[in-house]
Amino acid sequence: MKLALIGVGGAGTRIVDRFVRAERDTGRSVTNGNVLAFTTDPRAFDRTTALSADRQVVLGDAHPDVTRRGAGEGNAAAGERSRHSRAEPTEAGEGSATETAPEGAPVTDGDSDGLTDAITNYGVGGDPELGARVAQADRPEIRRALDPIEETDVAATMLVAGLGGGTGCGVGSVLLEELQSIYETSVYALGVLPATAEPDRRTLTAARGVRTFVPLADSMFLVDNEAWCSDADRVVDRYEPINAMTVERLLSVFGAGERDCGSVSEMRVDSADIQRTLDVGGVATIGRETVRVEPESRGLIARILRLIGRSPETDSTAVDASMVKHLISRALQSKLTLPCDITSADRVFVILTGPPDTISRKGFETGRYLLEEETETVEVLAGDEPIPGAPELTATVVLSNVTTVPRIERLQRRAVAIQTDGDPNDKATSATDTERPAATKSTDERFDRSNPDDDAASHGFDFGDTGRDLGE
Ligand SMILES: Nc1nc2c(ncn2[C@@H]2O[C@H](COP(=O)(O)OP(=O)(O)OP(=O)(O)O)[C@@H](O)[C@H]2O)c(=O)[nH]1
Repeated sequence: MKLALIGVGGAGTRIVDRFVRAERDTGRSVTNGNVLAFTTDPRAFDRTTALSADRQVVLGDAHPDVTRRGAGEGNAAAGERSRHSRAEPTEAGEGSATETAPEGAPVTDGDSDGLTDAITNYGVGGDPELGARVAQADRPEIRRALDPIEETDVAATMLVAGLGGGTGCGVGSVLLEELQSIYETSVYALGVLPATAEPDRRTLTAARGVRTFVPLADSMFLVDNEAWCSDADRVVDRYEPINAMTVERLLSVFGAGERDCGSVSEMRVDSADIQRTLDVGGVATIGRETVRVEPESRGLIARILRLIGRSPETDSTAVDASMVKHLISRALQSKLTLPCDITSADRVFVILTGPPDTISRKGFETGRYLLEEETETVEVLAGDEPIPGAPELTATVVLSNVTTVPRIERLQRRAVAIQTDGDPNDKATSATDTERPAATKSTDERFDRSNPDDDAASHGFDFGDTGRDLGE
C-alpha cells in the first residue's frame, strides 16, 4: 500500500528516515519518495542519512520564542536544505537557550548530536503550546512544504511523532489537522509514548497528544517506549532498536505487496483490506513473530516424517498449516507496539510473509479462525506476501481500535497527578473525570492555540463523541 510519510520532531524524523532506508534495503517501494520531516530544532536532522535535504523542513525561525543553537554548530546539510527550510539562525546562542528554558525542564544541550533523555531548550524546548503556535504561524510554510507530496501517488498519509515532544505533539497536531483538511485520502498517525523514566513534562504532553491526535487521525498507531525499555536502560539508548522494530512492523504491513517478486500469491495483500481494518479509527497496535524455515529444516521435517512412516507429500500441508497457525498465535501473544487487551480490538488484519510453499490457504484459514476466537472479533482480514527463497516466515498482526489499554489509562492518571501537583501514585482513579471537558469542543479548543498562558488543565483531551474514549 502506497503511503506518504511525514515525520515531526526528533522521533518522527528518525523513524521516517529509517523507514526510507529500510525500503531501499528490502526492495520495497511504499513511499515513492513521498516523505517529509518537520522540526523546530535542526539537530533532529544530524543523524538522518536517507532523507534528502529538500525533504527537511525547519519551522519557527522567525518565531521569537524558538531557540537555536549558536552559529557554527550546524550540520553540513543545513545550508543545502529546501526552499521551505531555513538556515541555522545565528542570533540565538546557548545563553539564550538557557534563558528561555521552560519552567521545570532540565537545562541541557543533550549529547553533542542532540540525543538525550532530558528535555533540551532548543527548538520549542518541549513546549507543545509553543509548538502549536509556531506551526499556526508557519501554516503557509507548511502548505508550501507539502507541495511535493503527490497525494494521487499514495493511498494514505501517515504522520509520525513522539507524542511527548513539544514539536511532535504541538506542531504535529496542527499538521494533522492541515493534512486532514487538504487530503481526501485517509490520514493515519503513529505516535511514540514516552517511558515513565522520562521527565514528567513528557508524560503530560503525551497524554494531551493522545487525546488530541486520536480523534483527528483516521487511525492512530501507538508505540510505547515504556514497554520496550527495561529498568536498566537509558531510554535514549533504546531509540535505535525501538525505531528498528517500529519500521520493521510498518513495512510488514504497508510494504507487503510492494515488492515485485514474480511469485503467485494465495491471498495477495489488498490495500483496501488494510484500509478497511484501519478506517474504523481509534488506536491500533502491531504484533509480529518470525520462524526460520530454511529449506534444510523443511527437508529435515520431510525426512523425519518418512522415518516414522508418514508420507511427507500428504502430511506436508498439515505441517505447514499447523506451523502457520502456531506462528499467528505467537504473533498475537507477542509484545505489541502498544500492549493491550487483544479482545478489545474491533478489527484484525494478519499478513504472512515468507517462502510461497509455506503459505498455504489451509494455514491461513486455521490462523484466521484462531484470530477470530482469541480476539473475539469476526472482522479478521488476511493477506500474504510470498518471497521465494526467504529464510523466514513472518506473521504480522494489526489490531485496530483497541479500547482496553492499561498503559493509556496509567498515562492519563499520571498526567492528572502531575497537573494537580501531587504525588502521581496517590491519584489513581480520577483521570478522565477531572480532566474531560465538554464533548462539544472544536479541535481548536481541544488544543487551544490562541491562549499561550493557559495551563494544561484548561485544554481538552476529549475524544468528543467518537466513542473511542480510552480513558475509561
Ligand atoms: N522510540 C523513539 N522515541 C524517541 C526518539 N526520539 C525521541 N523519542 C521520544 O519522543 C518524545 C519526544 O522527543 P523528541 O521527538 O525528540 O521531541 P520533539 O518533538 O522534537 O520536541 P521537543 O520536545 O521540543 O524536543 C520523547 O518522549 C522521547 O523519548 C526515537 O528516536 N525513538
